[in-house]
Amino acid sequence: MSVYEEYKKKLVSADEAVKLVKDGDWVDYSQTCTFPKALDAALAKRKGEVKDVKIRSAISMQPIQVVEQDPEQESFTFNVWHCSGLDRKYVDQGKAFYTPMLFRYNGSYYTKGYAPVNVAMLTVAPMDKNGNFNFGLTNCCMQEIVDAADHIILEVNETMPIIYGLEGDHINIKDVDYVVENNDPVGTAPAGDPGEIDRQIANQIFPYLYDGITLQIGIGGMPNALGGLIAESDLKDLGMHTELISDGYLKLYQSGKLTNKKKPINTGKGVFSICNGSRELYDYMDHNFDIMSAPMSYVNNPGTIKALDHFVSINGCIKADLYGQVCSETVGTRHISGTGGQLDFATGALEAEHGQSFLAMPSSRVGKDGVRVSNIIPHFTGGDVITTPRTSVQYIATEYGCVNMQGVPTWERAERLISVAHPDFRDDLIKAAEEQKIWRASNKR
Ligand SMILES: CC(=O)SCCNC(=O)CCNC(=O)[C@H](O)C(C)(C)COP(=O)(O)OP(=O)(O)OC[C@H]1O[C@@H](n2cnc3c(N)ncnc32)[C@H](O)[C@@H]1OP(=O)(O)O
Ligand SMILES: CCCC(=O)O
Repeated sequence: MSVYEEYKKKLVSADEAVKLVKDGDWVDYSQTCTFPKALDAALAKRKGEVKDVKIRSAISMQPIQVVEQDPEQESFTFNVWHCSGLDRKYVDQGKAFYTPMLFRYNGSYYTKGYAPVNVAMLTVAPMDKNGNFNFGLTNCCMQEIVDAADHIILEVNETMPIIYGLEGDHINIKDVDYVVENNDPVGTAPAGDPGEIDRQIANQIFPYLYDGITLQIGIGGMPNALGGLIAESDLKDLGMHTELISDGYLKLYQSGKLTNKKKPINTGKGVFSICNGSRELYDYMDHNFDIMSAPMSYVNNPGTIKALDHFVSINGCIKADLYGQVCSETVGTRHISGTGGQLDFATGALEAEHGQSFLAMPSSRVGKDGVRVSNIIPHFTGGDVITTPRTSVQYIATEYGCVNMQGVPTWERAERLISVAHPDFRDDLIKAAEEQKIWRASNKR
């Protein structure tokens, strides 16, 4: 049988394909752009008919029908490895649950059997002449998901770009149960505009950058502002090694800053594992030999990052305490995002010979009640989750500066952190440091 005949034999409607799902099953939707929109809608129609079906996904870019159509969770429980704004809303409403993870280990949760998969549902690019479907914008742990799955359903979508991968970038028609077709455009997440504080923080980090470094930058206003600064600067021959590629990198490619030629490994290739951006970014990445997808177990592995000797990691955080501990995923018990790759990159940057890692946040925040609150606090309380422990934190950046936490005692950490706190809070933070016995007698007041 030719691959085309096999395709035709396996091609069914989404409603037909989702009949594979049984009571009690774990269904995996993969992550971000490979979310299977038609299959999700078809599965949601089985509300009331199936029981205790658990769905696993991450970084949702469009409404999830098993959540929207079953808010009482009569049939479906939705679980996420990492929250987008939409997932955060679902978690706030008790309609989704976060699964703690380190991105570098994400694939291993499947291979070790901790994250079982009865049915995998994945969006892929159209089949080639060899019967292969490219995973496109998500490499992540797609291989581990399909290897763990009892059944595999592909949702073929012509708008999924073809991305060349190191490995784990495709699946063959012989290995799948069903194929469905759906050409609704894959989800997009255009970059937000940076605010004034984002620009000020970016300005504090920029002087630490130099020609030939390899960059990992997160998403959000500050990374965008930094991307803009780099694009307009004299910096040259930068490299990209990131778990998540977003529009900030498009700016860097378009301005000729990213040549990747100084990278000691994957030379000439900008490496990523998942994607979240605009259609313009996806079109740029399509069939682009300058860009390579790779599994999260490779990209986020501190051993890989170590080999990129001039590696610079820049990510966002929510709060830091005077001990230098960092929370980036909750506000008290409110879940915000996830550990994601933050700890992986902070660890890898410390391993790299000339590595630098920056965790950035505004020094304070004005709440809905109009009251300004410091993001540098005496100590964590009330449910905040420590994303990066103090031993793994290097630079903490605010609009007032960047301070290094490595190799210095508690009193010096406190002193440095207070120097980048919002001026309104510095005196109270000094008093707290004294009470916590992390302020030495001769420290400046
Ligand atoms: C995506 C990447 O960064 S990939 C790289 C590695 N991964 C990580 O670093 C993961 C951890 N980091 C992150 O998830 C992000 O960098 C964050 C959440 C720390 C910051 O991301 P941003 O997009 O700048 O967050 P943003 O300012 O929009 O805040 C997100 C939410 O947290 C809330 N929030 C943020 N800080 C605070 C605070 N100090 N107090 C109360 N709420 C807060 C915001 O109100 C918002 O909630 P909303 O959507 O209900 O309005
Ligand atoms: C949004 C990508 C996941 C992460 O924050 O690491």
